[in-house]
Formats: sequence, structure tokens, C-alpha cells
Amino acid sequence: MAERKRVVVVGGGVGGSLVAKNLESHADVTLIDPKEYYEVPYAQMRCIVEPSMAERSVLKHSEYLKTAHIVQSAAESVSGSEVVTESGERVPFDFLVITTGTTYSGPSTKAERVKLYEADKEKIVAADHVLVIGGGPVGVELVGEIVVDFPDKKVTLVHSGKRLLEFLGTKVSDKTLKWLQSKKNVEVILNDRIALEGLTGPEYVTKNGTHIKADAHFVCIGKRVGSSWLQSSDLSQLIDEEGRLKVDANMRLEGQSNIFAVGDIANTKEIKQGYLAGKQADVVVDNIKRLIKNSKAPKLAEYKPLTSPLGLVSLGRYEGVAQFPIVTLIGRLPGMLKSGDLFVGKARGSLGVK
Ligand SMILES: Cc1cc2nc3c(=O)[nH]c(=O)nc-3n(C[C@H](O)[C@H](O)[C@H](O)COP(=O)(O)OP(=O)(O)OC[C@H]3O[C@@H](n4cnc5c(N)ncnc54)[C@H](O)[C@@H]3O)c2cc1C
Repeated sequence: MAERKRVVVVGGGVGGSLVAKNLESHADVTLIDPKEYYEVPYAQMRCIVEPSMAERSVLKHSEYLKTAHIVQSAAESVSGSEVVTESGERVPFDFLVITTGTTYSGPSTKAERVKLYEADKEKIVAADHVLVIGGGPVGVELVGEIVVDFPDKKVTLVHSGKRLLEFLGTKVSDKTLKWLQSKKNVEVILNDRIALEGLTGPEYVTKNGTHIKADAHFVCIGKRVGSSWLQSSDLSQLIDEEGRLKVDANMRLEGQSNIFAVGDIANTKEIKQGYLAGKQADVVVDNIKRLIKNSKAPKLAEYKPLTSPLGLVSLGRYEGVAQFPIVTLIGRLPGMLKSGDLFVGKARGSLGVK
């Protein structure tokens, strides 16, 4: 019998967990991730107000992977056909899939992750006034969770951009601003910022001189693309000006026959979303299977980037705001699509876990 091919997946997030799961019965798969778990990212802000949800939204890699090897360490570089980890392991590959989306600096065990959510909730419970910094999807979703579960708290949202949720269209921004201000009494400060160095409180001063007295703050600003670990390898030539990896139509790194990228790290021309990471993962799984079967230039599947941005942002546990191709909706209807379970059941199902 021919030897099984070695597939190394770097990053255990939305894309990496799916690639590892769907290839483990076809190849000798190794997943490299600094955490012992995959976390459904869409539920993160709910976990802050309801930490017990993390029992379902945080899954140890060992819960959904049956035969794949798990190396719990950050990858440090790619050297020839090996991935070198911070823990000093050298993991050889026939196929490499890079899915290190955005940089991660949180806890590495599930128990610590849950504890952190409990501490976050206590912070909110003890506060009369909560300050949220950053009006992208993460900041807006957190504010939504707080105002729905803790309607008596005063909440201030400070955002450096001129509108909220800039990754979607202006209709989404306008409707969301109105929902927050008129319906939920949130103080929204746009076009202003709070310096993050030495941030303590309870007195916060914005760049434009507004004073905010708050008992707790949360920083929800965009994370960096997770490609810095590749800087010292030959693949660094394939990092674009945004820090993403240049991929071809088959999701392979440009000019590479056996190295793929999936998810936020890939420079596909579209918004960066988890459901797109899932679609890319399907293409990569398909292509690696084809290459395993027939290494002599088989026809490979192509990934078609999204042409009009679709987006769904939850506003607490009942409502949401959605941008579809021809209509933008806010309220219970988009909320029904996401805000209850936040796709946790779906994500668990796609990894074969009930
Ligand atoms: C609150 C919130 C709500 C969201 N809502 C939606 C939504 O409704 N719909 C939607 O489609 N998208 C949503 N997104 C966006 C979505 O989560 C991302 O687009 C998606 O997670 C990208 O997947 P990924 O696999 O590229 O990276 P990630 O899921 O970010 O995973 C990256 C993985 O790489 C690992 N890693 C990083 N560096 C290294 C290294 N050096 N070595 C090894 N491993 C490393 C990390 O530990 C992590 O496991 C939301 C995001 C957040 C935070």
C-alpha cells in the first residue's frame, strides 16, 4: 500500500479545523495551533455576558479530530518542506495549509478561556458605565450583548472611523447607529480615538478631548493578520502589503505546487469572513484529495471570491443587522438568522460534534 501523504495544517481556527477534520481520513494530518482548542468566533461576544456558552463554543481539538496529530505550539517558520514550531518541533509535510487568520494572544487552554469570560462578565456586572473601544463588528456585537442583557448599564462606544461597521455599506452603519442611540441609549462617539497605551480608567480622555468616566473598558479593535511568523522564510516574498498571502484561483500560494492558504490570511479579493474561510477550506480539501490521487497535474477546483459583500452582525441575543445583495435589514428577522445560537450548532455539526 502506498504511504499516506503528510498534510500539515497551521492554525486551528475556522478554516484550519475544517481542513484538518475533512482530510484526516485521507492523509496523515498534523494540526499546529498554540491553543488546545478551536473556538467558534461568532459566539465570542455572547460568551462575555454568558460564559457558560463557551462550554459549547470552545471545542478542544481532540474532541473533533479522531486520527490527526495535534501539535500545541505556534509555528515559527517554514524551512524547506518542514514547519518549525516555537516548541522546537520540525514537522515535515507533503502538503501545507496555512490558516493563521489573525494573531492570537489569549489563553491556550479551554479552562482558562472560560475563566477569562467569567472575569469579563464580573467586570460588566460590577460596572455602572462600560466603555467599548472600536466600532467594527466585534465592538458593535459586544455593545449589543451588554445593552440587551444589562439594560441598566450606561454604555459608551468610541470609534475612530466616521461610521460604524465600515466593512459593510453605509445603510448598515446608519441603521446600526440609530438602533444603538435611539433604541438602546448608547453614547456613540465617532471620528475620535482613545490611546491604548497605559489604558486604566476610570477617567478616559479621547484624542479630541472628550472625558469619559467609566468603570470598565473593552478594547475591540481590528487584529493584525497572522503572517508575521512567515517573515523569516522564503514564503515571505508572497506576503502582500496588507500582510496576506498571495493565492491563485486554486487557493495555492502563487508559484507553489503543494502549499495552500485558507481564510483571513489569503488575499482573495473579498471581505474576510468565517463562512468564506469555510468555502475556501472545501476547495483546498478537494484539491489536496485530487493531488493525492493523481500527482500528475490533475484538474484542480477553483475558488470564486464573493462579488457583493454579505454580512450579518448580531445586536444582542434577539436582533441583528444584515446586508444582503439587494436589501439591508435590522431587527428580529436578521436576528433569527444568527443571534440565538450564533452558528455554534452549525459549526459543531460541520466538525462532526453534536
Ligand atoms: C465576534 C466575531 C463575530 C464574527 N461574526 C462573523 C459572522 O457572523 N460570519 C462570518 O462569516 N464571520 C464572522 N466573523 C469573522 C470570522 O470569525 C473570521 O473571518 C474567521 O475566524 C477567519 O477564519 P480563519 O481560519 O482564517 O482564522 P481564525 O479563525 O482567526 O483562526 C486562526 C488560527 O490560527 C492560529 N494561529 C495564529 N498564529 C499561529 C501560528 N503562528 N502558528 C499556529 N497557529 C497560529 C490561531 O490560534 C487560530 O486558531 C466574526 C469574528 C468575530 C471575532
